[in-house]
Amino acid sequence: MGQRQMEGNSIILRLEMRTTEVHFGDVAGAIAEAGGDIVAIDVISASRESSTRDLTVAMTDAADNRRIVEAVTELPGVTVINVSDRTFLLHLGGKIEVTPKTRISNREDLSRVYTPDVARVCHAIAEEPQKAYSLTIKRNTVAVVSDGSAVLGLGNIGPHAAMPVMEGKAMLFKQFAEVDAFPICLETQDTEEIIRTVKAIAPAFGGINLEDISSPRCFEIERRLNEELDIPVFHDDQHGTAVVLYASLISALKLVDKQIEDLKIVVCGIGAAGVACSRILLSAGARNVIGVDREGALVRTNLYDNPVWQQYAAMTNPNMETGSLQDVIAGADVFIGVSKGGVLKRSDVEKMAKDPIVFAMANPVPEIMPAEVEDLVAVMATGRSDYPNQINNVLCFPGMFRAVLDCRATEINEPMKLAAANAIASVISDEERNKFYIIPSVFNERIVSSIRKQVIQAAIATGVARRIPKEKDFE
Ligand SMILES: NC(=O)c1ccc[n+]([C@@H]2O[C@H](COP(=O)([O-])OP(=O)(O)OC[C@H]3O[C@@H](n4cnc5c(N)ncnc54)[C@H](O)[C@@H]3O)[C@@H](O)[C@H]2O)c1
Ligand SMILES: O=C(O)C[C@H](O)C(=O)O
Ligand SMILES: [Mg+2]
Repeated sequence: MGQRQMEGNSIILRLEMRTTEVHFGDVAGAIAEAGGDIVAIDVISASRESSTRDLTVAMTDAADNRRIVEAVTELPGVTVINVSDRTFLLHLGGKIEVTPKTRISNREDLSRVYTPDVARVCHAIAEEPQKAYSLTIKRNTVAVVSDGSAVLGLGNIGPHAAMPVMEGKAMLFKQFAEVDAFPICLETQDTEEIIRTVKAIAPAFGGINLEDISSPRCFEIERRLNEELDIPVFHDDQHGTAVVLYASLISALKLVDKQIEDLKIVVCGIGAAGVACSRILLSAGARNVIGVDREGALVRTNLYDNPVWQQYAAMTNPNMETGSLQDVIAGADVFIGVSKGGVLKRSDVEKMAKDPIVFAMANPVPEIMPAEVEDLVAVMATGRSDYPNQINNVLCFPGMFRAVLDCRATEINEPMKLAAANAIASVISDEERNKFYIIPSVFNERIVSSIRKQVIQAAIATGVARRIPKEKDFE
């Protein structure tokens, strides 16, 4: 188990212990027996009669939380004053804030940043709208827009519950790529209303990152917004995921010495991410991609209500394999899961071809946990940060938007996505690559600069860059 998972599942217990009734060893013993591991102790106050301490306790799984609190509560001489969950503490009051770049210290500053002098700046932009890029936040700001309909793998949990994820994306944008991102969760799941609303808020932004909008509505929303807006619109769950998935496959195939054209690839979950992952693999040369959703393998001879599935079936599954995931997984070289936690079983992986590659990317619970198939797989990856090989769109979206903001791209096209995938894959050298390190960590400082450079070059080459950054790479 990774250190970060331990931290993710830790709680802080504030306990008052009466010296005559209980020894600290009894408390530590009770916590250990209940599955906890004391990783830090802070003495808050101490007297001859009692002491109050904060114990940071790491747990092997979240269910232990209650057991640990119960075990401590039952001890004579111990009063539980407070229990805090570190994850919830990090969310108190939200995770981001707006910070002005300069301070208004006097009346003169006030009249410059605000009325009356601000009016001259407004006039300048009204006369020449492109000046919005130099005189407002537009050139460095992205809207992260969700309707809360497909949040991680949690489903349709609505816009309020989606906010923590969107705030998290905004943090990642800023920390990794210096992009200012704003979380916007909409109280509508109507396609036309979402399109109208995003168009209406677009003036403030240099790009739109659509997030966690369920399929098939996400396809129409992205297509229409791309047609109707002159700033890039990028559905992260589709293209961010596809870019990182392809980068990971480039790397994994080098380890097993297989070629993409020869692979049987099963993609489970033909929603936003599944469609985009399949498309990028087909454009990279894959010939045998089989999509599976709840009703089983998608086959072109079937009729589907979802028009995207009809198109999908027409371009995949050349051997018309039918049946459930358990049927079509036989002989597969690669499993790509973008569906729901726990849908892949060890017995399925046992049926795969030699040196199977399993990318179980559902969040927060993958299609199969790495520990279940460690001994069977050649390469295993998940979407989580607490296991090796994190295939997560966070490896793409900060660098991708850094690039398109810097070159003021009008769109993000296929060559730019392939450039981003190659840029990510190129961060790991052949010497470094191994089954637990096929994809760089999100903390690898070369990722954003590598994506930025290659995506800007692709944007210039395909004629969608409106500005050429003044660096020798792009001259
Ligand atoms: N690791 C990453 O970077 C990453 C990126 C995007 C999405 N995801 C994960 O992928 C999953 C799907 O995301 P999405 O945005 O494509 O959602 P989506 O709602 O657009 O698509 C999910 C699809 O999975 C299908 N599905 C659900 N249960 C299934 C099952 N038991 N068997 C087969 N198919 C099933 C649904 O019918 C749907 O078509 C989520 O868990 C999400 O967290 C991970
Ligand atoms: O948010 C993530 O961690 C990745 C992805 O966007 C998802 O929806 O699962
Ligand atoms: Mg998402």
